[in-house]
Amino acid sequence: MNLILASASPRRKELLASLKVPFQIFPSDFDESSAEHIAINERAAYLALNKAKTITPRVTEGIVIGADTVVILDDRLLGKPETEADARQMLQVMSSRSHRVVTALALIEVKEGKILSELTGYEETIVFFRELNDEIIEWYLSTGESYDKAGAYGIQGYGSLLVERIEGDYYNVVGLPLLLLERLLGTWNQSLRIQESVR
Ligand SMILES: Cc1cn([C@H]2C[C@H](O)[C@@H](COP(=O)(O)OP(=O)(O)OP(=O)(O)O)O2)c(=O)[nH]c1=O
Repeated sequence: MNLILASASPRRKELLASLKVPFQIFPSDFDESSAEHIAINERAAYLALNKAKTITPRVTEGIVIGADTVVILDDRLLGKPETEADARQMLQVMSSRSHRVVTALALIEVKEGKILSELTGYEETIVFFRELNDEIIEWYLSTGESYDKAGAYGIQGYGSLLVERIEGDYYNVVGLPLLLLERLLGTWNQSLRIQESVR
């Protein structure tokens, strides 16, 4: 199985690499701002599929994986903050509350340069934040961790000190729900479980 991850995200790369499964990386240059007309609940799936689609012309054989993570609070989408003020505002509204993190995956199977089939799925995790006072928010902003992350935090880093608990898949919050990926691959009789000899 030739797996191609259509992502520039170092987190996604690390999560997939943790299973020792061989894969290639072709980062997608799909313009995410072109999705603003898509309904919030469909946004992640739309972006994941389009990220994968931009890569398929470069692939002759294999399964292309696109992914997108969105953070939703009160039916509002919290994107990647552009400025420190943006990040501060997001963290302030997330204080003492829960929000939803949705990661969509899109798989495209390519054979002899042609698209055979497509699959999409998504996973949702509810993240409960502790109370964030000004001191914690300013400390978190000083770590610089907010910037390339939806919702202005990373649960896998300093952001772990902002999170009280989660309901659902942790890996989904980081950006790649591995069990969902395994299940989607399973519908094509493929798996992330590699043989002992390769481990
Ligand atoms: C909520 C949260 C998000 N994130 C990250 C996951 C994603 O990388 C990012 C959301 O942006 P995405 O647009 O999903 O991904 P990306 O731009 O980083 O990479 P690519 O489009 O090339 O695949 O936020 C964390 O790392 N930790 C978290 O706790």
